[in-house]
Parts: sequence; structure tokens; C-alpha cells
Amino acid sequence: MRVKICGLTRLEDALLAEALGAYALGFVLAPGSKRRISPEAARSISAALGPLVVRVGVFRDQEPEEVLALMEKARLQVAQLHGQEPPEWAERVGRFYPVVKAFSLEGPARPEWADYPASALLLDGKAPGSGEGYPRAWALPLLQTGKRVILAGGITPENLEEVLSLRPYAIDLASGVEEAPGVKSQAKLKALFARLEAWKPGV
Ligand SMILES: O=C(O)c1ccccc1NCC(=O)[C@H](O)[C@H](O)COP(=O)(O)O
Repeated sequence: MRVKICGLTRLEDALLAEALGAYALGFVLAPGSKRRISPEAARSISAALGPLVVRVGVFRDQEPEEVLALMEKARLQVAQLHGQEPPEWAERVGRFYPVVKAFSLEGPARPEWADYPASALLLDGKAPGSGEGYPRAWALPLLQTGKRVILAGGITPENLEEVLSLRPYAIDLASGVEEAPGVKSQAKLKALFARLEAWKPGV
């Protein structure tokens, strides 16, 4: 299972997540986030990582030119758009970087979201990065379209299996592996990857 650990602000957390097997690491460059990192700091963490872990920039309602400038400055590889961005913004960013479009759920996901111009869609709780989840069945209408769907929102080492059983393209966690916003917990990261390793998909 592909796992993205999001909201990194410290080098030691990023290195540990990579060593444990994280597939992608997320850096929040959105204004107003408790996990916001400067592009310079994200770039310095990114430079210390190995070549085969995906670096994701997280944005919210920022104009495409600002997203592109920050992606370049921070040397990131995938842009995650987490606000109400119109499809044209994603198309503009998508000329340069793969785009993940996040939707905050207040009810079941809508199958027509699959038409949004993004490489993958991310289903999040109502308030991104809050640790708040949603009934996982809400993801089904989008999962059933065959689009790549990343599940996020309130995932923890303890409730992982229910999310994995839906067979998403990837999962994304921030709060569930933290001591405080932007400060990851070594113990929770280790518990997460141990549970993942022990997980046996049903047939
Ligand atoms: O984490 C934030 O502060 C944030 C702010 C603005 C937009 C997106 C943000 N986080 C995006 C993420 O990818 C989180 O990992 C995702 O929302 C899951 O969060 P959590 O429920 O805390 O695991």
C-alpha cells in the first residue's frame, strides 16, 4: 500500500518516515495551516531524502502561478490542491506537475468528481489536517469509478484496516502520526508501518 505522510516540518521526521517505507511525503505550503513550512525549509528537507520518495506540495486556493513558483522553489514533484480550485487551475499546474485534487467530504463522494483534471483524487474529512474522519462508505461512489483515489482524514494506526479494506490507490495521514501539528511521533509512525506490514488483504 502506498502511504503518504503529510505535514512534515522536521528533517528527522521525514527521514524516519522514508526509512520506515513511506511512499510520499507532504509539505504544506498553504497559508493558515498549523503545519505550514517555508519553501526553503521544504527544499532543504527534500534535498536530504533519497531519490525514490515522492515529494508532494500541498496548496489551498493559491493561484496556479504561485503554486508553480513554490513547487520550483521547494523542489517538489507532485502538487496537491486542497481548496476550491477550478479545473482550469489544475490544468495549468498539470502542464508541469502531476496534480492530486482533494475534496473535503460532508456527505458521499460524487462520481462526477472523477472528471476533474487530476492524476488522482484525495478524499479528506471536512476540515483538512484536523484528524476528523467520515463514514468510509462515503468514498465508494468515487472508488467505483476506477479513478485513482487516495483516502485521508482521521486515519490512525488503530483504524487503518477499515480504510485498507476499501483498496484505495494510497492513504494519507497527518494528525494520526503526530505529537503536535507538524511534529511527528516516532512511536506512532513505527506503529503505523508495523500494522501495515502485518495487514493481510481479504480475498
Ligand atoms: O494539514 C494541514 O494543515 C492542511 C492545511 C490545508 C490544506 C491541507 C492540509 N493537510 C492536507 C493533508 O494532506 C492531510 O494529510 C489530510 O488532510 C489528512 O489529515 P489528517 O486527518 O490529520 O490525517
